[in-house]
Amino acid sequence: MQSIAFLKLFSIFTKKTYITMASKYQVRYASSPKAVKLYDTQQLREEFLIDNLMEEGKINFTYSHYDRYITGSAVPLEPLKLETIDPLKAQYFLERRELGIINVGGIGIVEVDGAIYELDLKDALYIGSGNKEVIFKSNDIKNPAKYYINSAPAHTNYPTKKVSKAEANKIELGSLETANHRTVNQMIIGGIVTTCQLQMGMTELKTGSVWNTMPAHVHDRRMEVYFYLDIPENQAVCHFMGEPQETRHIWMSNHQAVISPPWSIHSGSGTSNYTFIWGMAGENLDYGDMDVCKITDLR
Ligand SMILES: O=C(O)C(=O)C[C@H](O)C(=O)CO
Ligand SMILES: [Zn+2]
Repeated sequence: MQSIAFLKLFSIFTKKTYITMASKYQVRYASSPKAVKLYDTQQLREEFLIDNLMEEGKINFTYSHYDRYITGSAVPLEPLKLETIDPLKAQYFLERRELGIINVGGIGIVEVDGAIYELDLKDALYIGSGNKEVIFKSNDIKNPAKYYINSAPAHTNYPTKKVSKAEANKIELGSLETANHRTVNQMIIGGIVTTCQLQMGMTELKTGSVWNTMPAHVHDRRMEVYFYLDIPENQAVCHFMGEPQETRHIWMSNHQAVISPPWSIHSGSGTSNYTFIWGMAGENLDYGDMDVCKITDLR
């Protein structure tokens, strides 16, 4: 009990919200599986749930110390400029970083050092490091663009590239019989886009299927973030995390994201079908490098 009280107190002091001109950011430190074993519901949510996304007129970021991965969103009612944030200690956001964007709202334009990319619903954009000015715009503020953003440290510049959903690598997984029939759309991935360490894509569950990433897996070489969307009103997704024999759950609403440490499974079951965007970075760019867990061994 004493250690739980200590961890609660610790998290109050470690979770901070900072505000820059147009963007807000939070910093989350990494937690060991031993510490997480003792977390209660509130602490789990404070450390891993990202619930400030898609705020109208704002850019919001969460900087995680797992692989220094940033998760965020931009919802422009008027043009929003990507500004650097203090933890980067950089002149501009992409000085040593690369960025992936998937639009989950109305049509919009992302301007990258003067070049214009129009993003429709579920189009992706990769922006390489070294680009100084990124501006997010909506074509119609009554139906604004909703840019979901992931970013990882980058050692070199690779070309900026748009990837539409039609151009994604499509992988069909699961079946209706096991309630996990889904299409994985690999979008920002080797073969389509060259990146330093970022990979992103979008998985859509078929009607009647509710389980994502089952059988579950871990990949100790990469952390991952899941962002849930297309969850119908009054429905929810129960996201599972933790070591395979020590799992915990976090109930997720539409447009919330959850951080998965490298040692954790990341899988979910919904009260209806839904979509999620996955993004990851770390030691390698090998999507298939994962240790799959036997379903009956999960605890
Ligand atoms: O439904 C799935 O299975 C996924 O989409 C898995 C993710 O792509 C993933 O976790 C990649 O590591
Ligand atoms: Zn994974």
